[in-house]
Amino acid sequence: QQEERIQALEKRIKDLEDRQQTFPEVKYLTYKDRKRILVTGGAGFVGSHLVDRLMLEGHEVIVADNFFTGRKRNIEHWIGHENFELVHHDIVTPLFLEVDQIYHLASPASPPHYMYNPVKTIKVNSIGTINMLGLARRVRARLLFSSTSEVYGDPEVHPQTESYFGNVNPFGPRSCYDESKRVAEAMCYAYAQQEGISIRIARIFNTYGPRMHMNDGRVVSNFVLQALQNEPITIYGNGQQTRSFQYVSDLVDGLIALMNSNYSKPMNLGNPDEYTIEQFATKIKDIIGSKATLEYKDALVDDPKQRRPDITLAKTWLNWSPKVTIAEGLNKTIEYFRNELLVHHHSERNLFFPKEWLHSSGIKTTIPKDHKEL
Ligand SMILES: O=C(O)[C@H]1O[C@H](OP(=O)(O)OP(=O)(O)OC[C@H]2O[C@@H](n3ccc(=O)[nH]c3=O)[C@H](O)[C@@H]2O)[C@H](O)[C@@H](O)[C@@H]1O
Repeated sequence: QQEERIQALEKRIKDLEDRQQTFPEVKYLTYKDRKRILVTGGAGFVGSHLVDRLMLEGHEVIVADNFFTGRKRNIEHWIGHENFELVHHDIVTPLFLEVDQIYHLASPASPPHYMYNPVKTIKVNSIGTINMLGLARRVRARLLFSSTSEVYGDPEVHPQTESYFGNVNPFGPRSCYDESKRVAEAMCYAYAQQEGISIRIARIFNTYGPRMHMNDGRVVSNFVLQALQNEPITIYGNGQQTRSFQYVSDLVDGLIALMNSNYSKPMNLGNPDEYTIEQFATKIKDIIGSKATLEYKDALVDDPKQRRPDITLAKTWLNWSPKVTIAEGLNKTIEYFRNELLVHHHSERNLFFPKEWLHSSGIKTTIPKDHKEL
C-alpha cells in the first residue's frame, strides 16, 4: 500500500515537472535595444496594462508593488517569465536596483482609496517619489512620473492646458492627493535642474478599462456594476459635473510615447470626449439595457465641476491622440465586469472605509463628525 502511495506521489511530481508554463509571445530584442524597466505600482490597474505592453515589446520588466490597491492576479501571467520580476516592496522605503527607465505609477488613484489613508497617500507621493528620483540619480535612469488632472483642482480654465496653474484647496479631503502630486512634480523639476535627471511628467485624466477593482469606487466601475446588477446608479451631487474618459490602452500608448520622447515638461494624457456624470450614467445604462434607476446622493467635498484635457501638446510632440471610442471602451469594460461578477460577489463598494467615516452616500465626504476642533 505504501509502495502505491509513493508511486502516486512520484507520478504527481513528474506531472508537475512536465507541466509547461506558457506565456504570451514576446518580441526578441538585442542587448542593445532591450531595456531594464522598473514599473512602480506595476500590479495596479494602469501599471499592469503598461507591464503587458513593455513585456510584449521584449523589455526586461521589474514590478515593485505593495499591493495596497494592486493585485497579483493582474500580472500573474508573467510570473516565471525570464524577462519579468515581481518585488513586493513599498517605495516609501528606498529600493536599490539597476534600471534604464522608471515608470513611477505607485499611488492610490481612486478618491475613496487615497482618502482612506491620507497620510500614506502623502508619503507615497512625496517620500516615495524622492526615493525613486534618488534611484534615477544613482543609476542615471529616466523617470516618468504619473501625475494627474487633479493638479488642476476644481479648474476655472476649461479645457485644461498644461500652462494652467490650477485651483486646488490645500486643506480638504482631496488635498492629500492633489498636493502630494503637485509637490512630486516640483521634486521632478528640482531633480532635473539640480541633478540633471531626465524626467517625464504625464498628467493623467480619468482612465477606465478592464482590471479596475470591483471596489475601486470610481465612477466607471461603480456605474457599470450598478447597471449590470440593476441596482440604483449613485450620482453624487446633481450630476452636472463633467469628466472626459480615456480607455486604458490609449493611456499606455501615450505613456510609452512620452517616456521615449524629448519632452520633459508636464503633458496632459486624456481623451477630450466630455460628458456630464448624469449623461454618462444614462449612456452606461442604455448600453447595458439596464433597468437601474438614477439615485442622487450628497455631492462630494471639492469635487471638480468640470474636467477636459487640452491635448495639443501630446498631439504635437508625440503625434498621440486617443483612438478608442467610448462605445468600444465601455463595451470591453462591461464585458470584463460581467465576467468578474460571475466569479466574485460585488460586495460593499468603497470597502476600505472605516464604517464611522461613512456618509449616507457610502463615501467619506468630509472629516469625521466627532472631530470637534475642525
Ligand atoms: O479616474 C481617474 O482617473 C481619476 O479619478 C479620480 O478623479 P475623479 O474624477 O473624482 O474620479 P471619480 O471618482 O471616478 O469621479 C468622477 C465623477 O463621478 C462622480 N461619481 C463617482 C462615483 C459614483 O458612484 N458616482 C458619482 O457621481 C464623482 O462625484 C465625480 O464627479 C482621481 O482623483 C484622479 O486622480 C484620477 O486620475
